[in-house]
This record gives sequence, C-alpha cells and structure tokens, in this order.
Amino acid sequence: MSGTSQQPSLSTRGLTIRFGGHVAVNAVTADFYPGTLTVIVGPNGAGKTTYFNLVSGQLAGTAGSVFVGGQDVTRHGPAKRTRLGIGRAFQLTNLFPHLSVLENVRLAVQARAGMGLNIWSVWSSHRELIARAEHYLERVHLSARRDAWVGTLSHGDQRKLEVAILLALEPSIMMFDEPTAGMSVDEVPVVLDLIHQVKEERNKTVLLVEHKMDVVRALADRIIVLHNGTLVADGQPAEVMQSKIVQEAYLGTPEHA
Ligand SMILES: Nc1ncnc2c1ncn2[C@@H]1O[C@H](COP(=O)(O)OP(=O)(O)OP(=O)(O)O)[C@@H](O)[C@H]1O
Repeated sequence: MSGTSQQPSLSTRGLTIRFGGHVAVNAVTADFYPGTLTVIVGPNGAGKTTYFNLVSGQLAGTAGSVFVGGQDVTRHGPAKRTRLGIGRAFQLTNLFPHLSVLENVRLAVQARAGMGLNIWSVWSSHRELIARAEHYLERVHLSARRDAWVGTLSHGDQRKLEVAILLALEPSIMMFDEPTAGMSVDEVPVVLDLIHQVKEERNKTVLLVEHKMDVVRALADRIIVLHNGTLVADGQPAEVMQSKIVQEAYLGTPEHA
C-alpha cells in the first residue's frame, strides 16, 4: 500500500445503504491513495457494485460519507463527482451508439478539455482533439474500428472503448467493475495490460472489482474483502489471501481459487 502519511484521494466513512430490510453495504470505512491499485473482492451479492455505486454517486447512501481529496461529496451527484476526479468505466449506457468509435472518444477528450484546461481548449483545433482521441484508441487497440458505429461493435470492443473514454477523461480516481467480464480470451490481455500501465504510472488511485483470482494476484497492491456488505479484510495481498476469514468467506473455495 502507498504511504499512509499521504492524504487519501478517496475515503468512505461508515458508508451504508439499505434496500428495504437488506443492508447491502454496511458501514464501510476505507481510505484510498494515489499510486495504489485496490482490488475489491467478495462473493456474489457481497455489495461490491453497490459500494462502487455509492462512491461514484449513482446511489445515495442511507448513512455515512464519501470524501474526494478531503472534500465531502456525499451530497453530490455523479456529474459533480466526475468533475472532482472520479472516473468509472463500464457504464455502457454512456456510449453514443449512433456515433463512431472515434467520435465517442473525441467527445470525452473535449469534455476533459472543458474541465479546467482552459488554455488548451481555446487553442486546440478540432484536429488536435481528433489526434488525442486517436491516441486513446490506439492504447486500447481499437484504431482499426475508429469509423465504425458503436452500436455495431462486439461487447468486448465496447468495453475497450469504455476504457479509452475513461482514459480520455483523465480522472485521478479510476474505477473498474469487472473490466474483462464477457470478453473473449484474446481481448482480455489488452485491457489488463492497460490497467497495468495505469498502475505503473503510480499517480492514479485505482479501484477494481474483480472475481478472477489470477487477475487479482497480477494487479493488486491491496485487497479489500466485502462479505454481506461488511468489510471483513483489508491489507496487502499476501496477508489478506492468507487470512482465515478470507479463506473461509471466499478465496479458499475451489470455484474462485
Ligand atoms: N437496487 C437494488 N434494490 C434492492 N437490492 C439491491 C439493489 N442493488 C443491489 N441489491 C442487493 O444488494 C446486494 C449487493 O449487490 P451487489 O450487486 O452490490 O453485489 P456484488 O458484490 O457486486 O455481486 P456480484 O459479484 O454478483 O456482482 C445483493 O443482495 C443485491 O441483490
């Protein structure tokens, strides 16, 4: 884990949500730091995606708080949290199906340019926006599909496009929810390599929900385990994977090993 003397870029305090009588996320307190990739694991229904929804603002909690860079964002919606640096991939609904692949990324580049890079947005020409969009498409190996309508892309290519859009928005906090789910075997390494590159840059706070243990082992600087909505383990991968509670709750089962 990155040095704890740093200020966390993201924190949750007692974050809780109830759906009727069911507590899906139960008083989760955690700090996340730049340069650290944290994988959130747990059995199906443990609350991982719901926790992501609470952090990104898609859901409002029943109790608790979310802080970005020390600022309380609990009452902010997703758009404002995005402006403060939270970026989340794999909300496929964010894609524009009737625009080309390149246009989708270009819009993200343009949105980023309007988010504080004022000088850049004044002098940048359409051509420069396109050049940046092309750069992100190259990073996800989608250049060959640049002129295709998004609606015609395979599921795997749509997910790669989501990563390109996330990169183009340049968030300081990047959230990936099972980024390779539904991808064909040959598509998986492209996305994993990219997440690895982002991690190697050591300046982003990365949160990843992942079921595949080989991916967890390859990428995690830190692992958080949720079980029935509760944080039951949090620490360095070797330590967390060895812990009894994790072995019993999740990692030790042949299905996930
Ligand atoms: N909008 C909702 N209304 C009611 N219950 C919900 C809602 N969203 C999630 N839940 C419940 O909250 C619990 C946590 O769900 P969540 O999807 O966060 O789990 P998860 O850990 O992401 O699971 P998986 O690994 O299967 O994706 C589940 O019991 C789920 O049924």
